[in-house]
This record gives sequence, structure tokens and C-alpha cells, in this order.
Amino acid sequence: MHHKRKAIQDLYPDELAHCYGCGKNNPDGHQLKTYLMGDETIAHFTPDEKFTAIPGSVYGGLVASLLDCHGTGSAAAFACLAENIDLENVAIIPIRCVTASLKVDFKVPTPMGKKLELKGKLRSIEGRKILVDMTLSAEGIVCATGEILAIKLKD
Ligand SMILES: CCCCCCCCCCCCCC(=O)SCCNC(=O)CCNC(=O)[C@H](O)C(C)(C)COP(=O)(O)OP(=O)(O)OC[C@H]1O[C@@H](n2cnc3c(N)ncnc32)[C@H](O)[C@@H]1OP(=O)(O)O
Repeated sequence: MHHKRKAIQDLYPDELAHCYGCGKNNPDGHQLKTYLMGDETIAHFTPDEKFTAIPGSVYGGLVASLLDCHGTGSAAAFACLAENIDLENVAIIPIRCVTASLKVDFKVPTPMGKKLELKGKLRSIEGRKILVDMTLSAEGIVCATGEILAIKLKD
């Protein structure tokens, strides 16, 4: 499976790995892990009951949070791909992206306790602006779609 390779977030430098959504150095956070697979990205997360909206479904803030972190991770990965940076051969990812804008469309309630799958596809890179389209699905049903504008940081 894809877990042989490193997650994008595990390539963030230690001092930038405290993000509540995806930092490997935040023991209380979600520690979301995004993997580059060919020309798309993938991540998984199984929410537990504390993230309930109405019983049986996941609250929208968590959905947005997962899309946010999958989006920035995906943007960094796609930017590396575009610059021919081989992520298999770096210890630290050389490109950092932050969210400027995030749009979430909630299509159907996200079921509680199921393994959620996030996917990302690059729409465009224009200078420092990276647009990524995402889906969040449960058991093959798209529960939410997301669109992120991530900005590549200058050093
Ligand atoms: C947090 C820092 C650590 C970094 C760690 C990395 C790894 C961490 C991983 C954790 C991941 C967690 C991730 C998180 O959650 S990060 C937390 C959430 N995000 C933030 O807090 C970011 C706050 N915002 C900023 O810092 C600045 O506004 C940024 C850096 C985003 C841009 O300010 P900057 O001065 O650099 O650039 P610019 O203003 O010239 O804009 C550039 C271009 O973008 C266009 N534009 C901008 N905004 C919008 C908008 N809303 N809609 C449409 N377009 C927009 C703008 O028109 C321009 O286009 P153009 O005129 O060139 O065509």
C-alpha cells in the first residue's frame, strides 16, 4: 500500500509540525497524513463520537479541518511535483503552503465511526497560488467537497 512512503506532513520540519489538524508533534491533534499517489493525494481518518454533530453524524468543523490540512499537504506535494522535487528522496519538504481560502460544500451527512477517505487533485498553480479540489467520502459516498487556495510561503 501507499504507507511505504512517507506522509507529506511527516516531511514538515519539527518546529512546524504542531498543527492541530496534521502536526506529527501534536499528541492531542488529528495527525492527518496525506500521501501522494501518482497525480492525486489521499488521506484517511476515522472520527469518534466526540466529533458528533447530531447523533450518528460528524460535525462540519471536523470535516473542514480535515479538508484544510489535506489541502495544504496536497498543495505542497503538487508544488513539489511541478518543480521536479522527488518526495521519496527528501527528509524535509522544501515548500510550505498555508491556507488563504477554503470552501466546503456539505453534500450529505458524514457518518460517525466510518473510515473517511480524502482525495485531492490539482486544479492549477499560478505563481504562489495553488488550487486543489478535494472530496471527503465514506464507504464510497462523497459527503463533502472542498476547494482550497493555498499560498506558497516565501522563505
Ligand atoms: C502558519 C505559518 C507556518 C507555515 C508552516 C507550513 C507547514 C504547516 C502545515 C500546517 C498547515 C495548516 C494550514 C493552515 O490552516 S494555516 C492557518 C490558516 N491560514 C492562515 O492563518 C493564513 C493567514 N493568511 C496569511 O498569512 C496571508 O494572507 C497569506 C500568506 C495567505 C497570503 O499573504 P502574502 O502576503 O504572502 O500574499 P498575497 O496577499 O500577496 O497573496 C498572494 C496571492 O494570493 C491571493 N489571495 C490571498 N488570499 C486570498 C483569498 N483569501 N482569496 C483569494 N485570493 C487570495 C492574492 O490576491 C495574491 O494573488 P495575486 O495578486 O498574486 O494574483
